[in-house]
Amino acid sequence: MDKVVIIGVGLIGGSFARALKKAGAVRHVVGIERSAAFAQRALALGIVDAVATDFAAVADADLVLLAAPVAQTGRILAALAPHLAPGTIVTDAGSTKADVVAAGRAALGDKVAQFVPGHPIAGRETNGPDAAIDDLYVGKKFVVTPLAENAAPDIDKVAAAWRACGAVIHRLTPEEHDKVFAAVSHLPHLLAYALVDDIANKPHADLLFQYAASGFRDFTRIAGSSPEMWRDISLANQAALLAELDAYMAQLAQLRTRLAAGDGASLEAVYGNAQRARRQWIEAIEEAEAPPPTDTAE
Ligand SMILES: NC(=O)C1=CN([C@@H]2O[C@H](COP(=O)(O)OP(=O)(O)OC[C@H]3O[C@@H](n4cnc5c(N)ncnc54)[C@H](O)[C@@H]3O)[C@@H](O)[C@H]2O)C=CC1
Ligand SMILES: O=C(O)C(=O)Cc1ccc(O)cc1
Repeated sequence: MDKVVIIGVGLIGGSFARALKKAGAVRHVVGIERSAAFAQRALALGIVDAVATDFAAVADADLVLLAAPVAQTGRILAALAPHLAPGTIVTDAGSTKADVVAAGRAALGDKVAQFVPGHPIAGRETNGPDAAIDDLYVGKKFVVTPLAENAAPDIDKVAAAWRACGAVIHRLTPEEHDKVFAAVSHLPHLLAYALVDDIANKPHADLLFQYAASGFRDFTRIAGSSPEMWRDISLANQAALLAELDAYMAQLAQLRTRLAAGDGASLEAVYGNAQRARRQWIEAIEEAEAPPPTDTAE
């Protein structure tokens, strides 16, 4: 690609830029940022080659990536729509998809076919351009949730860009996507924030944190994530997240009953089932993400 524009040059947009550059897949990367300080930082780190303050910068781009919190999607697409030339494809990295698709339809109108929504299933709890790394997406999934209006070559173009970053391409509908990620990503983030907030609000919080060990650290790592980003995700996927939260609260209520009854056997059965399921999941994910075996044949 000759020119890629990244809107929101933080962890996800910055890592995309770095990975494309490492792969030699882009000549020129332009960043558009809400934060002037982050824009300058991305420039200083060599993540972007130039910074633009005007959405006219998308006019001659091959690809535009939206990588700002999902509630920004509508206003960003509306601002860039007048400058969008027929040859430019717009994609996004938002953690929710039904709201992003709706915002895309409302903002882009008859240019909506140029918008190919997606979600890289890779990230971490650190934010901003300093967190961006060139191998974030290696071996990780990129889920594309195409619109009926998208042309196959445009979907392929977005998939090829993520493949160049090392990602493996998957395809879901926006609704399937949002149900899946409510369960395995959005709910765990809510739980981690809730646990740390609960402990932090106790009068003896200092004492508790002093003795919290690696299990607490592992369980709550994702509570170090951006509150703005997770506010937006929670509200954007409210219905699916509420359904998962209700199911989880029913599980907790059942565990509470078993604990109160001193029913060790049934507690152990739940813990054992979870341990087996987690082992199988870790084995499967490690196999799927392992680098391909090197050919040792002489
Ligand atoms: N953090 C993660 O692990 C993952 C995040 N995502 C999604 O990627 C997107 C970006 O997340 P991160 O890179 O982690 O966040 P981040 O906070 O590192 O970067 C977001 C950047 O967008 C900028 N921004 C905010 N509003 C803007 C606007 N209106 N115009 C231009 N720039 C704007 C911010 O200043 C910030 O630099 C979010 O939609 C998030 O849901 C997707 C996969 C993983
Ligand atoms: O920090 C972690 O482990 C994550 O879970 C990263 C993450 C956050 C948001 C996404 O939409 C996808 C991946």
